Amino acid sequence: MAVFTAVTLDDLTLLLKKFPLGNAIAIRGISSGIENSNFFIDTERGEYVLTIFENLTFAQLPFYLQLMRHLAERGVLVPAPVPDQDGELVVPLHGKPAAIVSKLEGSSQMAPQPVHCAAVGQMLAKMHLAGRDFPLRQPNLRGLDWWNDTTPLVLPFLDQRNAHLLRAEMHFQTAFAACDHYHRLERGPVHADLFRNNVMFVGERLTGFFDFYFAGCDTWLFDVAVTVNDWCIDTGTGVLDPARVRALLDAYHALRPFTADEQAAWQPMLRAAALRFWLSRLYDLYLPRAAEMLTPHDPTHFERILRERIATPAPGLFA
Ligand SMILES: Nc1ncnc2c1ncn2[C@@H]1O[C@H](COP(=O)(O)OP(=O)(O)OP(=O)(O)O)[C@@H](O)[C@H]1O
Ligand SMILES: N[C@@H](CCO)C(=O)O
Repeated sequence: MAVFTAVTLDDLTLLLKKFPLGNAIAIRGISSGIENSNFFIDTERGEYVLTIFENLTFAQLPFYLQLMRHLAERGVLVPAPVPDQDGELVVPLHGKPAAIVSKLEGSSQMAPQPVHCAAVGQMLAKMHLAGRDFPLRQPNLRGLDWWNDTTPLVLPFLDQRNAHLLRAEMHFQTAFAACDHYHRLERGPVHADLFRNNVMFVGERLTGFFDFYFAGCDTWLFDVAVTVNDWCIDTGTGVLDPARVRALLDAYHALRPFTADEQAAWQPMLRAAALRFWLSRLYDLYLPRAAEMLTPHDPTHFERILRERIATPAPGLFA
């Protein structure tokens, strides 16, 4: 269940007085999701999604919502935030920040084929290019600094084998982040959490990326690695499927060619992307926030992926 803050039709009627969406017709809580309270809302102008942000503050939200608006205006398929009559994208509702965005058609493709991976790779490249002139800056808040802060917090909970893996990988990633290749990588706003459940499809047609609330400025290659580590794997083993990897990378490369520095950084970056989610899942499992109500995701999935990326080189970014 993912409605932490209840919203009635009367609440919505009152809220919509400030939006150019006509009258409220219906509101329905969305059961998936673990971060926010989400609702499908029917208005006289059509269907939208209302989100109440349970953890992010008013100060943090403009980066995400303005990024979505910026991308939507440039033809990237993402939910478009709806401004209220004062031009505000974030408004208070029951004392928390809330936003209304357009509803994407379709559903998540949880068993992707190469054709879906190609569509994701192409839209990801389009998104990176469209983000180049986005003026706001916010670092990836789940980047190296956060890994450094989080590692000592989770280490006491790990057995010796995993503690060794975590220490060794942090050492490796710290050296990687200091190398010349890394500093020459292309950067900009990235989604940073583009898993299968954050993309909509109707059949083979991609209808949008959503859930931008881990977005930040980081290397484009990190975004590609996060995406490949989820879309192109056998979920039981974490092993990459070469056909899906090729489809995703080739479609990306056709629109935004990878550089030689990116090719050199690719294997360590796949490890970095695995480490990031191993750490966040360990953190959520062992140090849950007071307000957290749902079962955390399984960290061993990303421990497996990390070990697999260390053991087996992935297909290259390009031939
Ligand atoms: N713009 C949208 N269009 C269509 N459906 C949406 C949209 N935004 C959210 N949803 C639906 O709401 C569900 C929950 O949204 P979302 O994943 O953003 O929630 P969350 O609580 O931030 O989740 P999590 O952090 O667990 O991924 C999605 O799985 C999707 O079905
Ligand atoms: N995609 C993250 C959850 C945060 O959205 C994970 O699978 O750990």
